[in-house]
Amino acid sequence: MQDSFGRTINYLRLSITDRCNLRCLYCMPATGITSQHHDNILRYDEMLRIVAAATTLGIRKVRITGGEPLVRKGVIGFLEQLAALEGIEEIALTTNGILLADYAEELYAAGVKRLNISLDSLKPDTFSDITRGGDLGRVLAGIGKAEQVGMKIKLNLVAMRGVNDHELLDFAALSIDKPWSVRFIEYMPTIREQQWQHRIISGADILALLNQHYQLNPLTADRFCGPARPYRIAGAAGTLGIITPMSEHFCGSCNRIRVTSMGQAKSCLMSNDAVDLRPLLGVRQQSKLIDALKMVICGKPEHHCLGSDPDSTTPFSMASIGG
Ligand SMILES: Nc1nc2c(ncn2[C@@H]2O[C@H](COP(=O)(O)OP(=O)(O)OP(=O)(O)O)[C@@H](O)[C@H]2O)c(=O)[nH]1
Ligand SMILES: C[S@@+](CC[C@H](N)C(=O)[O-])C[C@H]1O[C@@H](n2cnc3c(N)ncnc32)[C@H](O)[C@@H]1O
Ligand code: SF4
Ligand code: SF4
Repeated sequence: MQDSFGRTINYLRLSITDRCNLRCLYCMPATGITSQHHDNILRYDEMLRIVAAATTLGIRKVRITGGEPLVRKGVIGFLEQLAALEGIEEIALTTNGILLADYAEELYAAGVKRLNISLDSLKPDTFSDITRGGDLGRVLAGIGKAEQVGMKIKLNLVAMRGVNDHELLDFAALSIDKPWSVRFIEYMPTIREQQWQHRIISGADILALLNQHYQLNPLTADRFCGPARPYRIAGAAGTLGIITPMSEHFCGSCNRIRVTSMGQAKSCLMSNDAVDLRPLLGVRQQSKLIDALKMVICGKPEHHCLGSDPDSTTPFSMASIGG
């Protein structure tokens, strides 16, 4: 279905948990984040009902996210049921990779052929600092396993001045031998940490740095690029992508809505508005559920204003929505 600005909405980002086994400094404040009680989190059958309703409006791709989606029990069985829903053409998952070595095989068998893995440093100490205690070795083992089972891999790194900016070239170099898509994401000030302006490295600056060291060839964006502008280092097996939600937002081609693990449907990541789907999840309420999702799509804003007017968005943790 089209929204009121003529954008076709065919992609649902579904967060299945707000819990996470990491505490990334750009995603969560150091303290004050408490997980929701289990009773407040949608059951899998309720999530399936929402996705089934969304398919009647043209949703064809579902990305499972979180919190960390792999910490939720029963995730594989849920994915199998999701893959069996009529109308769903693609299921993807975004993960921090900590539990990936255990799950890669089952994920692939359940229908997840594409994986986005968040990895913000290739140095164990820096990785541990960014994630507040995470073990880089586990993520690398997870990536190795995902590769072995045949998954298509995208690596997401949030570029942050003074944190991992000295590693950007190392990340780019990964794409030379590996058929991965390595994506550089502009930091978004969602938790409004102090001096967030200082953290942001613009996509243009990232590109300028990469161009100084490599011959980058722009590629034509295809349906698998999502919000990233794609490039390839001459002769490389993989690609690079620049995602610029702040300096050059991609809202004009936005194709997505979101549903949080608490059943809040959001038309835009940065919008404070949400529609509570929980009262509409009864077996006989599918038409009401569809109407509510229609309303969400129709109410989608033209673009976010986080760069020009940070106060237009109340601070939030991406883990509560799914990024
Ligand atoms: N502002 C904004 N940022 C987004 C949006 N979707 C994803 N992002 C950010 O882009 C980064 C990559 O997100 P992913 O979960 O890998 O999803 P994606 O890039 O849409 O994935 P593909 O389906 O592979 O294109 C994360 O930092 C997200 O928070 C969006 O709609 N708006
Ligand atoms: C909220 S996480 C959920 C999935 C999983 N836990 C993970 O980290 O991949 C989804 C995405 O949001 C991104 N993200 C979180 N906070 C961000 C921020 N402030 N700026 C840019 N991206 C952010 C993460 O890097 C990750 O790629
Ligand atoms: S970015 Fe992902 S892994 Fe990091 S704290 Fe947020 S939800 Fe957890
Ligand atoms: S900020 Fe909102 S409108 Fe812009 S791309 Fe993200 S979800 Fe879409």
